[in-house]
Amino acid sequence: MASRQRVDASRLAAYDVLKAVRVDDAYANLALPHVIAEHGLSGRDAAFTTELVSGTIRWQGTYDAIIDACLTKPRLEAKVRDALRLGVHQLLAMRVPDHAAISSSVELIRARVGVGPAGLTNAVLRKVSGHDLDGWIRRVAPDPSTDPVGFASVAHSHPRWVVEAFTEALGGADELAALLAADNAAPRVTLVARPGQAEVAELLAAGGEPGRLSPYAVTLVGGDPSAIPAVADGRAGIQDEGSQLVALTLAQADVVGRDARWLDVCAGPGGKAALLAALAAERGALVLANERQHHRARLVVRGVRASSAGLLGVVTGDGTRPPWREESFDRVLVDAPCSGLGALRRRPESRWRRTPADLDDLVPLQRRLLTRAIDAVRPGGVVVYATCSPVLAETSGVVDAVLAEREDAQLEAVRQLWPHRDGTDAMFIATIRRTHLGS
Ligand SMILES: C[S@@+](CC[C@H](N)C(=O)[O-])C[C@H]1O[C@@H](n2cnc3c(N)ncnc32)[C@H](O)[C@@H]1O
Repeated sequence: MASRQRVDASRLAAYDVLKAVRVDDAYANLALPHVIAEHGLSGRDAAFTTELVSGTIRWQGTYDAIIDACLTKPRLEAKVRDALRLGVHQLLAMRVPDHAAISSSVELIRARVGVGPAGLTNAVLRKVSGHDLDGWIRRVAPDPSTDPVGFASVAHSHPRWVVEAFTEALGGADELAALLAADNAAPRVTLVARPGQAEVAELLAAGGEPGRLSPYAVTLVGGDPSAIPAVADGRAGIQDEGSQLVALTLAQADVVGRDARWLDVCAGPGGKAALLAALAAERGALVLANERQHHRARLVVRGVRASSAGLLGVVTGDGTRPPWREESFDRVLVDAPCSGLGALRRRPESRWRRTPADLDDLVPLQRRLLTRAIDAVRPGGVVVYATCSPVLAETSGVVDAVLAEREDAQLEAVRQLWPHRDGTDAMFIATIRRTHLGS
């Protein structure tokens, strides 16, 4: 048995976040700051907890295969599994000495679950410490020559159906390992300097590097973004470059004639609406930001607080039964509700929560939203349809199905961004032009 030591607050906090994710469907990135504050952690301890939680959730699929291989009985209580996963992450992916990872996990089990599973925890983690991560993957993953999807699923900790959907979206398996690996690396924080409100130089001075795709992007090397004055007062924001490109694609598409009224159909929580309103203000146009959920519409109001010059208003409404008149906008964005499987770098738990059945609800909604968005734009205007998912059913599947039913709209451009190629979330961006009937 491992020697007794007191379990530290940073591991208790990590366990509590995993529990909140499992039991309350919490998002780890939202639960973390609360739990870290509750335990009074800061600095290195807070960073330790953050890495322990994020890494454990990302690698959960791989770790479960390893844990299962070390069990003599197949059943394991969920709370014991949570503690074991944390222990495995410390053993295989963090620079924690084996004895500390094992004994602190045993103490964590005693503190949060009880003495019963302490022996099992000790035995499993001792076995796990016998090999490194690559050694375990060789032992527990299927043979890649006979089951490449199964191998990728275990080796890169993604559900099998997600591996299949990504392979299809990539058009083959050549880049699959690079994509799955990119999903497992924590992204750096990217900021947006909203034009007319903040200067890129201001953010660079705070210790950032220029973005690669958006002229308004600055990637932070470290530090707390909310401590930067431009971020604190809403002139700049935290926004992935892929999301910036969605707004830029809408703003930069050619529109002949009137260019005064823009619509963001699915605006909550408001990151793209804020950039759109800043871009609109530069040319005297106005953005109407719509969101179905009232509490998310309130987040939009807060998010666009520095962009009022380009804002027509924020409304709560259902984009499938819109309150606005047809053909009344010049540019329309549909940033559709989607599976979110393109943002796994920052939402590590989504891969385990989502199921193929989610698409049965999402795809019909996405089609209705896009159809109504095309109705809302005037002939000659543009609609951008975007998802933070590369899954074909939600991306070109939706666009193709909607356009097949319309003679008054045509596809102009499609862009699929990828974490491993572009360093962004896997955003899908389709530009559609409303034409005159039959033209
Ligand atoms: C991907 S998020 C939008 C993100 C947002 N554009 C941003 O940049 O912050 C999709 C949003 O669509 C909203 N939504 C879902 N169904 C809707 C509907 N029928 N009409 C309008 N909004 C809807 C969701 O509540 C969610 O806030």
